[in-house]
Amino acid sequence: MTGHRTLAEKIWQDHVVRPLDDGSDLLYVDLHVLHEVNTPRAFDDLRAAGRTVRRPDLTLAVEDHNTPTGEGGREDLAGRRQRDLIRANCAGSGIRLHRLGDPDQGIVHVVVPELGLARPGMTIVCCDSHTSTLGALGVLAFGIGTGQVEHVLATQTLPIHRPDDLAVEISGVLPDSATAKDLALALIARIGTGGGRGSVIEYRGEAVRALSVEARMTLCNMSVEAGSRAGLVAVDDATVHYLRTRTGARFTDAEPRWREMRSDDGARFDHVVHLDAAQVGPRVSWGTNPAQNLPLDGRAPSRSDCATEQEWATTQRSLAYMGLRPGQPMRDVEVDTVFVGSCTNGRIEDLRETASVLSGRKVADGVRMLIVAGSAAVRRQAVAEGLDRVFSVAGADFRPGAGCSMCCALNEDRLAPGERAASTSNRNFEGRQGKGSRTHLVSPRVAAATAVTGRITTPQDL
Ligand SMILES: CC(C)[C@H](C(=O)O)[C@@H](O)C(=O)O
Ligand code: SF4
Repeated sequence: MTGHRTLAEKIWQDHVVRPLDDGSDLLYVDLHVLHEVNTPRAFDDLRAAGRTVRRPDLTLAVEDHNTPTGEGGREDLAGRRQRDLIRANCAGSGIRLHRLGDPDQGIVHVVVPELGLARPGMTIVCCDSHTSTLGALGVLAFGIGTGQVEHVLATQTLPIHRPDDLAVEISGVLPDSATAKDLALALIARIGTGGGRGSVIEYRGEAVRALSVEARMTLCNMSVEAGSRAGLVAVDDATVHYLRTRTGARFTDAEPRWREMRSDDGARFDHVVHLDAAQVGPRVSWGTNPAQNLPLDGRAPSRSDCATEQEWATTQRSLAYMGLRPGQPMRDVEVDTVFVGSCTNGRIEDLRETASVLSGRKVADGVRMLIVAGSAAVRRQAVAEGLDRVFSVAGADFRPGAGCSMCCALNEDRLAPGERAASTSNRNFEGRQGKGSRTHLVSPRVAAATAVTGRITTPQDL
């Protein structure tokens, strides 16, 4: 099919097995990824239906959410059950599983690109919303629910309606003080947690081109916090270079095809949002959803910042949960814990940025700093580069394990009720990092600077 197509449309059309009566399409899935949460019931239902996994060779599983990251760490009872189930289910179906202790274990969205398994033009689905991360490689990748997991296990296809195309055009040059995380937060603050609902975001423009592939993953990762299904970035030299380092010479023939994975000039998007990167600086969340964030030199909102009584009521609820005063300068907010990690910011470049700020400095007294590599491979790389030394000299706890850790509190890494963290993860919902926990979403650089002073800080402040 020709014409002026968007990138999402190209990948979609390449994968339609057949249109369905209700207006959706039956889409072919190139790779199906699983983790231990949300999959046990899918396997139970599959067995109950008397079916088997159709393409174990196109299915991959990892252990990440429940995995302990400390020395001799243990899962809790629920975590152990889920771990045992994914092991039994994968063994019983011939599915490759990267379990705790395996050299390729880690957070699913970090491991898949690392292993060269996410390549331009593919469709990848996983039982996890942040599958959107892989869009940075020109892959149409999105999260699915347990029922859909069963369908994909059984058929390697998925009935689904095609989402709208939303172009996020990011012009200008991102200031040195800001990162892809800040871009993502600025976008979500602007369009809201529902601003991307029903759509796939394609990130475009010179500011996106200027980002490394890993930084593009950070941006695509947070697409779901704006309500989008997926994020996408067109393939360019940086993408091809990244893939070469991951796949060697294995896919040389595919390179011309990879390079077609961009929207045609003149392709029409259903919605367009413009953002000027030059206006984006370091940001921090003040509230209990990712859209409630502002420039770090700002103040927590007060009545005059709210357009309506209803907005003020919502704002007051978030402020109360977060233990902040209206109008409180964000730089005055003190934290107990700093967490660097997650599928948003747990890759090697994130650890390098963290180390560059921590180098020659100390974590403030009374502050606990947890650094958790997104994968075992990221951790090995960090050690090879000597980042582990920087972390330990600074007094940070660079965990021996890899996984979701304190992003989601489904393991032993948790905040106590009322505790406050600066965190490089992607969600600041009530209780996200432990019951009664308070989360401020920030970039790795801001996290590191905050660890040094014990209050929300940018590296430029040090
Ligand atoms: C546990 C999983 C289903 C969930 C997700 O879908 O994103 C988790 O990874 C999260 O980040 O909240
Ligand atoms: S690191 Fe956090 S956001 Fe990413 S998959 Fe794990 S729990 Fe979800």
